[in-house]
Amino acid sequence: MKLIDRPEWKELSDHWKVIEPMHLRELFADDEKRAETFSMTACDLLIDCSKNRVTAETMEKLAALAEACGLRGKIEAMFTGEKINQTEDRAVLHTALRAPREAQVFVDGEDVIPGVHEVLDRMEAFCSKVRSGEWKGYTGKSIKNIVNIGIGGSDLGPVMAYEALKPYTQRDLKVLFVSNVDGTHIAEAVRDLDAEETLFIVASKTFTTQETMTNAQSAKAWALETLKDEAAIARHFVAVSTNADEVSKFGIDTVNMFGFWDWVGGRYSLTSAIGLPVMLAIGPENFRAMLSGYHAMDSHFRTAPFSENAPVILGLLGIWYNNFFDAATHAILPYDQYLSHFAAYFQQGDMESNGKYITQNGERVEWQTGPVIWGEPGTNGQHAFYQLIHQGTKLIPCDFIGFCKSQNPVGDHHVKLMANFFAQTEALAFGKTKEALEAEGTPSELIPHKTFEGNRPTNSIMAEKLTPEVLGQLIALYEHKIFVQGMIWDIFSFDQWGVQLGKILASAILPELESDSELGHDSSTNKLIEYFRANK
Ligand SMILES: O=P(O)(O)OC[C@H]1O[C@](O)(CO)[C@@H](O)[C@@H]1O
Repeated sequence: MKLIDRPEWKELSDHWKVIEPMHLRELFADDEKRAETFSMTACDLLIDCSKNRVTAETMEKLAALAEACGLRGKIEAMFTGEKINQTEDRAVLHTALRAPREAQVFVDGEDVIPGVHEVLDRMEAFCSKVRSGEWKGYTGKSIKNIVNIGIGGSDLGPVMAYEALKPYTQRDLKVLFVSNVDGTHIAEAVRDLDAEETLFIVASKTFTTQETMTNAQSAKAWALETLKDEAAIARHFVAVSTNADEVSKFGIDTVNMFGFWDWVGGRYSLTSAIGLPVMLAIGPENFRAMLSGYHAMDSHFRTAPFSENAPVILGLLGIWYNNFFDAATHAILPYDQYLSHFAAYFQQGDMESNGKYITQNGERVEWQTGPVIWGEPGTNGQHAFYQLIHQGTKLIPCDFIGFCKSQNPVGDHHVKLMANFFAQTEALAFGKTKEALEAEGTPSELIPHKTFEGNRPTNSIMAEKLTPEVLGQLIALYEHKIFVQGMIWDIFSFDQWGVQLGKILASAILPELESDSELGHDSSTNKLIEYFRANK
């Protein structure tokens, strides 16, 4: 049945008319225990959803929609390796990447868990050698610099996790990331490096991605300028890929290749061998701790009743705002500098997954799907775009993420940071009334400008400290939230056909930029190419 024809959807539409005029001020005034009722603990996370424009009835109706859409069965289908990525005929098993050794998960009759752990063990052995200095470069020097070359899912996750877990990194090992095909990225990355002490990881699921292969070829040329001998490549280049043939063709010995599988989507691949630069930086033990955090959240998602299931609840709240309040965007606002890349990571995670307008049956959707995801760490965001969140005309649901303990307890920085977190969610929910301004003696002409309507919804997600386990839990929380929404919107969350057209057109345009051939595009594209040709 079409999503919007479901009785549960219609009930939510009617219910929205009741809730929309209500203010969070009233909802809190009416229920002393609201914070308790609408917050939960999931693994090591405290998730407070009480500052949302919902009642207990709203949550029941949203859960009923999830049930009606068969969410429970769809969760099981994913965890048990059914080929739910139908347009690519693949299972979706990133959860198997962090399952314990004794687990069993079958794809086409084969248990994938032994293979997962074999790769993890090889990664561990390799990382230990590099970290200890036992792995030598071609001229006998130990490795001091790691350069990960990848893009999209083969870059954003490692960058994000490396930044997030910096306090756990081995500081004498420099880790750099190159993704953009813009030559500036690789040129700046290697500028001060010594090739004799540098190891490149070429990370690409397909090993055909234009950006990555171009950067990898340039890295090889740069390394050979110093190392001279092709035989040096084996000591300075390793690959992470599902494509052994292309890895060999590039000149990397497949002994130095860490594999993964077609059932790992690029944007869900951080816990596969794509995490190699992270393991090199933080060490195998911390990497495995991160995996156990992921696994804890996976188990919570798979087993908790919907009323206590954090990814389900966050997913349903997102649907409530996206589909009933017409909120077009969702902000992720971490109050932790180490999570500076968290929103960027989930831009791909969410928008590449749920940015789809075709249903699983191949029809045009008649409802909104994935929101625009954006955000920056607090308090920088406060001094940039929070004005619009507080007083703009758009409703922007926000996730605030923060920790009780700082990794860098310098003076009173942390209490100041967290005071801002709490103050912002309070201000967004409750605003500031005309009456309060009058009582303060505010000049009447300024009252409209200084009034805050409030009623801006937020989720607050907290943990004691940003450890590897907690990071794993947070990432899995968002991954599964995306799944919940995609399943309810009835779209295929695990393909990404929308990125193909631009790639194909770029391949056609590339030779045109290097010749004077006649151009057959629209007048705008022709003009831009002509301008480039004339001035390059
Ligand atoms: O790992 P690969 O195959 O180089 O792909 C990189 C990225 O390109 C995409 O296919 C499209 O951007 C992503 O899904 C993927 O993460």
